[in-house]
Amino acid sequence: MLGLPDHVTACLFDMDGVLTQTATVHNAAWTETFDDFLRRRSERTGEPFTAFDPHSDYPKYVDGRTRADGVRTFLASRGITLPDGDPDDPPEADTVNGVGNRKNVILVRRIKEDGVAVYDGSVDYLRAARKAGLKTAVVSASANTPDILRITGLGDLLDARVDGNVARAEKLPGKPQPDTFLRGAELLGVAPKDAAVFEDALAGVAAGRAGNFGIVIGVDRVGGTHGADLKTHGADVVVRDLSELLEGTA
Ligand SMILES: O=P(O)(O)OC[C@H]1O[C@@H](O)[C@H](O)[C@@H](O)[C@@H]1O
Repeated sequence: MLGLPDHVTACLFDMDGVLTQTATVHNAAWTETFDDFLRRRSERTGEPFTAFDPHSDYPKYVDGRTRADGVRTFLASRGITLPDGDPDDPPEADTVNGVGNRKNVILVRRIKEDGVAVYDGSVDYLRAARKAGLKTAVVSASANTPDILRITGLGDLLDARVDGNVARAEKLPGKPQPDTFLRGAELLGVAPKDAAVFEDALAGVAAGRAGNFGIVIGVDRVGGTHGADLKTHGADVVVRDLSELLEGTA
């Protein structure tokens, strides 16, 4: 049913890039933030400037991870370590949290100006899943999840939410660790083996694999090698859009 094994009774959806067309907005905001950071650093140190690559750096180091983990993981790939600072650091601070908060200012401005688009195939899938009696949750690294759900109205189609705020409050490690998905399954009252994970990020499918969920559906919105990379990192099946699962073409 719905492209899932028969024993699956719950669906755990990532948000950015799976339910909403916001992965590209995050990527653009990170690119602007990191390029500015790296350019200023290069002017200060005399080291050559190498831009953030939205096609390779984003999926490898940032996509699916919490804001702070994204900063740490990408900067580590360039041999740069910053002090963590404090989550309330101002956007000007050259700390992990400061850089993350700088990116958030850009992200929030873009969302305010352009709004948020959903994937129609995902909304159809959510409706079909609920009609079939499956439970649904969103499991996102983003602390902006409540706003995005409100803007899009998607909250009405979800039984539970585990997001960046919940993870911080409950001290849950983010993706690629499985803990946020495991918490989602727990909130829905199902065992991980009876839940399906839907993810577009490499860190996300890795989290699904690590949690031994019933099935991990990789969602490839970008093409190129991403579909194959999703499989290597833990996806059992890869689709371009959830409508393929409704049509039985996956
Ligand atoms: O900064 P936010 O909104 O808390 O989002 C955290 C992360 O959320 C993930 O869903 C995105 O893939 C990342 O790009 C983003 O950095």
